[in-house]
Amino acid sequence: MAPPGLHPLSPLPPISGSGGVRVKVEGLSRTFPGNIAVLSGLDLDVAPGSFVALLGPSGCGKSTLLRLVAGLDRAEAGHISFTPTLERTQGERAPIAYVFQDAHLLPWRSVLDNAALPLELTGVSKPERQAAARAVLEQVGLGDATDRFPAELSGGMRMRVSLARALVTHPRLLLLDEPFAALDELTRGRLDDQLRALWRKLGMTVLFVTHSISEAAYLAERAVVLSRRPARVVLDRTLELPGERSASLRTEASFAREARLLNEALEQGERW
Ligand SMILES: Nc1ncnc2c1ncn2[C@@H]1O[C@H](COP(=O)(O)OP(=O)(O)OP(=O)(O)O)[C@@H](O)[C@H]1O
Repeated sequence: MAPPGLHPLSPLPPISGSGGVRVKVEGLSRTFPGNIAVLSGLDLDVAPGSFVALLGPSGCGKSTLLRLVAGLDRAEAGHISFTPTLERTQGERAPIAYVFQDAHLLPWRSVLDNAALPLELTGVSKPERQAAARAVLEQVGLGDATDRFPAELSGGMRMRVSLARALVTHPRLLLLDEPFAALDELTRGRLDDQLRALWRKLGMTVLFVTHSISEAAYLAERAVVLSRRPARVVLDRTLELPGERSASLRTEASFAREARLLNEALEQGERW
């Protein structure tokens, strides 16, 4: 049985999946002042509904890439396209959602109101947004914490509110930048399981940045290892692991093999 505050995925009200988008990055270049070339002609093609882990040395440009994909920054050269095109259609409010390492919750708002925020910002009525937030909070195992405030939550619970807030818009692309890095290993492992279960249920495309080789191998279908900057692709690998994953996978030879390959690529990327 899961300890208090860390429930397994609830079978309660499903939120409908909106499917994923294909993300195609072509010849992407980004140089920061001081002639810091972070990306230089990067190509990456992410299939709709896939779960891709991005690994690479610190400072190689992983967050920069996510920010560019999210439209939070502009590249000097290159192109990012989404198929189908990420336009807001009726009932689809924010096709891209971004989760950071810090949960960034508003301390004066309840869990429910934090999770409902993206819908409030786009003018969704209170009953409708609260119902949507409740459903997604159930999905992340926080159905009984809707009236609590961020200060009353553990770090893992705060991250789950952050995840719920990202999912409340039914995004077609979910970008996660080391979302569980600050958590203890047990909590992190449980959140990895929840995230993977949500992805399998909802089918959005996921780009997940992590420094953890075992987290990447456990979560993703495909891992892309980048070199130090300017980031180039050292390894682009579809992981030979089962779709159904549980903690015991981490002790299996197939998992150890994938982890070793990722580790070797990371070491190679440091030398490039
Ligand atoms: N706005 C900015 N202005 C100047 N330099 C920047 C800016 N944003 C990022 N950089 C630099 O670009 C490089 C890549 O940063 P980025 O955050 O993308 O790396 P990262 O791979 O995500 O690193 P980490 O794994 O340590 O989080 C770093 O050298 C960073 O200092």
